Formats: sequence, structure tokens, C-alpha cells
Amino acid sequence: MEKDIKKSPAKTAEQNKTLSKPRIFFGILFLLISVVSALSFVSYLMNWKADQSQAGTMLDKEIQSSNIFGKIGDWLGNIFIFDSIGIAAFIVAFLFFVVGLIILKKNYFKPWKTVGHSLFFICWLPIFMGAVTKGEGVLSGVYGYQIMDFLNSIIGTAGLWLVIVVSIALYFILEFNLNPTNIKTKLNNLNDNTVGKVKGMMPRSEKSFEADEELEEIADSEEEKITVSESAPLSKKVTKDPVTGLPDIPINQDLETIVTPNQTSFYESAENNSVTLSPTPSVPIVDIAPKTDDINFKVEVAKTVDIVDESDRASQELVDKHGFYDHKLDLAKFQMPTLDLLRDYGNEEISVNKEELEENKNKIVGLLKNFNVGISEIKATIGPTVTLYEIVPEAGIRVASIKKLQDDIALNLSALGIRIIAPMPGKGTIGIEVPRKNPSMVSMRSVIASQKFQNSDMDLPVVFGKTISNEIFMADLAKMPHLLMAGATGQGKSVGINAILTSLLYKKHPSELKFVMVDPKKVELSLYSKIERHYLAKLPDGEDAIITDTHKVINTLNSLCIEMDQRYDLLKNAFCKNIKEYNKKFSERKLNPENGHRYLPYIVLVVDEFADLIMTAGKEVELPIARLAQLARAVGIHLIVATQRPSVNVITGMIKANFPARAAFRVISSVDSRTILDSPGADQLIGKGDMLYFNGNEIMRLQCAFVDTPEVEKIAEFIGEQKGYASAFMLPEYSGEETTSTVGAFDPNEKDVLFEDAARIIVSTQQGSTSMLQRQLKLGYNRAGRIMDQLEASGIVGGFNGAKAREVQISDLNSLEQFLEELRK
Ligand SMILES: Nc1ncnc2c1ncn2[C@@H]1O[C@H](COP(=O)(O)OP(=O)(O)OP(=O)(O)O)[C@@H](O)[C@H]1O
Repeated sequence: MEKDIKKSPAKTAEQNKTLSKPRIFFGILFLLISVVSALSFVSYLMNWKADQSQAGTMLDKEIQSSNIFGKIGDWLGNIFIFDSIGIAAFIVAFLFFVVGLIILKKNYFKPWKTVGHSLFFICWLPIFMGAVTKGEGVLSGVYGYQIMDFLNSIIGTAGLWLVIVVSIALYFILEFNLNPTNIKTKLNNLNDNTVGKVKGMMPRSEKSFEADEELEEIADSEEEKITVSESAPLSKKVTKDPVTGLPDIPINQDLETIVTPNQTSFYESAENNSVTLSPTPSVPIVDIAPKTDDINFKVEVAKTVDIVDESDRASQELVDKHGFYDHKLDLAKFQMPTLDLLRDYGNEEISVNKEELEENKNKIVGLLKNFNVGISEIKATIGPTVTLYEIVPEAGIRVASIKKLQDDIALNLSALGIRIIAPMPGKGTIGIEVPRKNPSMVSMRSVIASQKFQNSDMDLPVVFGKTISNEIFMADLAKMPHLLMAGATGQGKSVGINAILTSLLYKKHPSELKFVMVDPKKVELSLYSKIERHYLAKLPDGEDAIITDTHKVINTLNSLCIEMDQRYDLLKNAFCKNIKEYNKKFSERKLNPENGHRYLPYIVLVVDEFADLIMTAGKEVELPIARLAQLARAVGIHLIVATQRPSVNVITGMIKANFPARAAFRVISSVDSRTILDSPGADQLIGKGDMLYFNGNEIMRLQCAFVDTPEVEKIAEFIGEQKGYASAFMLPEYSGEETTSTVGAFDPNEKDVLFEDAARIIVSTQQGSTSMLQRQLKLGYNRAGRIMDQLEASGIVGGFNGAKAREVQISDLNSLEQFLEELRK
């Protein structure tokens, strides 16, 4: 026992770290009481005759005690040894020791078993000592002597000894399951063990000795674990079949549970220490695994379990010590934004204007009658901005004939934004959406405060607004998994982006979510710069987290691709299919940070004006975006790409194919609507947040929730004022071509085919600007940059001049032509 404490001081210290202070205090107190009383008892036994006369003189300083712990020791000895149970008092000291260990969570002893055994001996030993000493001395104590005397008077000396012998014999038979066959087997085993012991006396290397100790330790702890969960099977574990000598295991008992603890520790320790170990008698495996071929087979079975169990055990140990990994711990005090940051726009109850309803109904019915379309039923559902009239046409009416009437109905109702849904999916009706004269606003506050949003367990919950039946509409960005947004200027696209970002900010802790923001318009997303150290991600050399420069966008997108590849490697090494599984495993401490594992926050890339990027950087932006859209979903990278111009050269087939979720605000033409939604309708919207959402199956009309710039500002301020990380989340460094291309000596063989054209443009305009080259020659940034470097190397333009254009060294085109002639030679 002491050996156990000594042999792993580091481990003990580590465990103490996790013990509460009162636990440590009381644990040590009990251990001290046990040691003090044991020493007092020893000292008392040696000096009791002399000291007993001093009983009752505790406070008299004149009188000295010869007990090692003075009068207290003397007093303890008197109480426990003389007045009560004699030398069985040592068992009491031992019990204190066990209690101390249990408080310190050192489960070397099984509590109830220990208490049971101790009680038996506390009763039996004093009587036995009484019978042996006949009441002479203190070994039996008063209790032992009295009982012995009492029994003696009733059943005589022979009867007394019979009781003593029978009781101890019964104890051993019950405890060790002794019967004649068993004893025989034990004796046979004893012979084997003697040989083993002789072998064991051979000198062993220090390493193998340590390994043995470790084996014992692991076996102990494993055994303990099983006891906690399956105490019954464990008790059966040690019993053996009297005939075969094999472990006595019920048929329905899980063999692995029994064999595993010992086997596990055996193999693991052996591997860890790189030495071959023969199981020693101290390792419990020997108890349950006599040397027969069958048992070897069991060892094989256990070995498979071994690996899983051991890693689980290691992570379980870590979890026991430190608890689950808490990714929020760095910003443990972070407060999620409160509702009062969002403006209350007052009553949002939908007012029912009966006259308007009646009027519209009559107009629809009348018009359809004029075109010989009979209606058997009509029903109105009032939404925030739109009323949906559902009609059931009479039998024999063709749906197409009603669809054709869209413009006529719009004219008749003299309303913009009429949409006919024929037929309504899953309803067997035809829907006519008619905008209301006095639409009600859907505030961000009302949707964020809703039960639906508050109780949502989506990974990346996005609340868009309300449907036309006035229900709150939410979608999980993690499942979309990428969103394409389009809408002509002033139709609510920026408000829509803010609504998405706000929903995420209200639900996700900074450790769980990072945004990469691209804002070529420079003003739309600048509000979010305040949350840089909480929620934004950027390149290690990036100054601003919100990217406005096309050149930096390319680097950032490529860096995101690297992050995606790295995340895939991490997932592969962790045998996880997606980021959720991976993070769960990481939190359960099953992944070692030393192997590069880390908690992975979701990354949401937001591009506010995609058309602008495509126009300036073309394929260089399109390719990484398409790659991310194709692959990044499983690793938690999601894209929100918005554009004012949903033309086919901006939203190419490659982009469209990888963005299953689309949100369309009002667009200018039905061609644009088809580009974004693959169907017309977005051109019929009424603006101001009226939108269509397509999730790959059906198109839904929604009223986007309204969140104003001052509200977003308040939220950003609220977050920004709180303690954040030291910097923004760092994306991997991207060392693309543009960063490696250094301006060296000019090599005519390597010059770009457009080199001369570029030189002419530069000289004729006298402007050494890369972006001008991009525009004029319709090049991507990288290529234009490379040409500019070549122009610099050849001496046509001067060196890089910060924000200013480069100096042009040749003043006119004639001189340039001569110069180029020279270069060609
Ligand atoms: N959900 C909404 N509810 C009510 N009004 C809205 C909503 N969305 C937008 N609006 C109104 O429309 C105006 C323009 O919206 P927003 O700034 O989002 O347009 P946009 O499409 O982003 O334009 P741009 O592309 O030029 O930035 C807002 O100022 C607001 O008055």
C-alpha cells in the first residue's frame, strides 16, 4: 500500500490538483489520525503498565507520560486497547487510514469489503486473545476478556475454543470459497507458482520492474472501474470451476468485460515499456487465466478490445481529471448580445383590412369568371406583406389557363408583385399572392425573441423573417450549405445579410464561429470591424479583417482553401466524417493537440458584392470560390455570396451548381430571376425585404426581417467592448505566385505575351498602375502584377511606390518602340 503511494508521486500530485481543498484536508487528517493512533497503540503496548496509573491526570503538568504521543497517546491506548478491544485497536487505526485514502480518491481498497473484514476481526480477535492470555495483559482488552469469560462460563473452555476455531474456519471458507477440490487445485497451482517464484527471484532489469509496478497499478485501477459499474460480475470473476479450474463465468456474462481490464493493462504496459513481460502472480490476469489453450484464445479476443478500450480509458482519465474540453473557456465571461440592442418597432400584429380582402376577392373571382375559369372555393391567408388567395378551380379547368392570366390579374388588381403559384405544392390549390396595401414590418427583434429561434438547436441558425402565413422562417446555414443572394440595388440585400449575421451573432460564441468578410463596396460590412478580435478571421499579414481589396481577396480565398485542406487532414486523422463529430471527439479529449488537433470553429465567408470581384479578378476568384463551395461543407466552411447583378457571367454554371440555397430580393428582369432561381418571380417582388428563398426543392416567399444599421452598430459595439482574443482568427499563410514573384533581372524569353501591349498602355497613359492593366487587358490581378514586375525589370516603369502609381520611365510611344526593338534582340 505504501509502495503504491510512493511509486507514483507525480500521478498523486496530479490527482490532488483536481481534489477540492476540503477533501485534501480531511483526507490527510484521517491519514494522520490513523498514523498517530497506530503509533500511540504501539507505544501504549510497551508502556501501559507504567502509564495506566496516570489515568485521569491529563491536565497535571507535573506528571509525564512515557507514550510517544504523551498523555493523548496514552489516553487513546487506554480507550481503544485496555478498555475495549485490545490489539484489535490496530484495525480501527487501519480503518481510519482506509477512510483517509477514500477521501483522497485513492481506491486501493474496496470500502465495504474492508469494513466487513475489519468488523469480523474486531469482534473475533479480542475473544481469541482473551482465550489465549486468559485475561492476562491488555491484548484482549476488557471487551475480549468479558466475552471470553462469559462464553467460558456457559460453554466451558472446549466450547469456547470450538466457537473460536469454527468461526475463523467459516470465515475463510466463505471468503476464499474453500472446498476439497478447490484446495487440491490451489495446492497444484501452488507448486506451479513455486516454480514461477523461483523464476521470479532471478534478477530483473529495472525497466521490467517498473513495468510490473505499472501493470499492478493499471490493473488495480481497471479492476476498480469494473467494480463500480459491474460489481456482480467482478465478484464472480475470481471464482473458478472446481473441475476445470477455469474462471466460473455465467454463459450470458460478457466475457470481454471480465477479461479486458487485466488484459488491457497487460498489453499496454508491455508495449509502453518495450519489454516482454511474463505475467507475474501479482497481476490479476494470472488469477483468471490458467495456462490452457482456451485461455490463450481469450487473450486474443481481449487484444482487439484492448486498443479501443485503452484509448478510451486514457481520454476518460483526462476527462475525469480536467473535465471535457471547454472551447468557450478563453472567453468564459463573454456575454451574448442582449435583445434590448435591437429596436422595438412596436406592434407587429397583422391588421386585417376586411374591405381590402373583400375587394381583392371579388376582383379575382370576377376576372376569372370573365375568362371562363370557374372557382369552387377561395381562401385568404394574410402575411406581413402579402395576402395569399388560394383558389380551388372547378373540375375541368386547366391550371395553365390560370397561369396565363397573371398579367391580367395584376392589371385588374392594379398591384405590383402579383405571383401565381399553380399548383401550390402539396395543397391541390392555386395560389395568388397579392401584396397588401399597408404591409407590416417584421423586425429583427421579434424574430430573434421568438421561441423558435431561441430554442433552435441548429448548428448555424439563420432566421430570415416570416413566411406569407406569418410563421417565423429559419434555416440552418450548415445544411444549406452555401447561400447565393441576389437583388437589385435598394431592395433589401444588405439588410438581408445583416439579418443573417445578426442571427448568427445572437446564437454562436466567438469560439464557435468566425467570419471572413469581403466587402468591395467598402461600406456595407465595415460596421463589423469592431468584432475583429471576437468573430473575424484574417490572413496573418492582413491589416484589416474586412477585406476590400481584390488582390487580398484572392489571397484570402486561397488561404481558406488551405484551411479547408488542413481541416480535411485533421478529420481524416481523427476518423471523423464532419466537423461536428470532430469537435465532439476533441471535447471528449480523444484527440491530442500535440498531433495538431484543435477545436475547429465554423467559418462563414461573406462576400457582399460578388459581381465586382468577378469583374476585376475573374477566374482567380471564381475557382477558389467554386472549390470551397464544392468541398468545404464537411469541414465547417460555409459561403454567403451576394450580388446586385445576377447575370450569367457573374453567377456562372460552376458557381450556381455549388450553391443549392438561393435568396432572391427583387431583381430587374425575369432573366435575372431565372439566373438566380432558375424560374421567374423575383422580378415580381415588391422590394423592401420581400424575397424568395429556394432551398433546392421549393420556392418560398418571405418577408425578410428588418435590422437597421444603428442596431447592427450597437450589437458590434456590445461585442467589441468585451474582452476578446489577442487578435483575429489567423487563417493559414498563403504564399501564392504573386508573393513569390520577385522582381529580378529581365528575361526576354519569359516575358508575357501581353508584355508589349501592356508597355504601350502604360507609356501612352503615363500611368504605372496594375489595376489599369487589369481593366484594359481584362486580366486577373496575378497576371497583371506579373506583367508589371516584368515592366519594372525591363526598366519601363519604376519600383513599387506604395499607394501611388509607379513612375513611367519612357515618355512617348516612339521611344518605347525603339526600346522594345532593343529588347527583342
Ligand atoms: N426587410 C425589410 N423590411 C423593411 N424595409 C426594408 C427591408 N429591407 C430593406 N428595406 C428598406 O430598403 C432600403 C434598402 O435596403 P438595402 O440597403 O438592404 O438595399 P440593398 O439591396 O442592399 O441596396 P444596395 O445593394 O444598393 O446596398 C432600406 O433602407 C430599408 O428602408
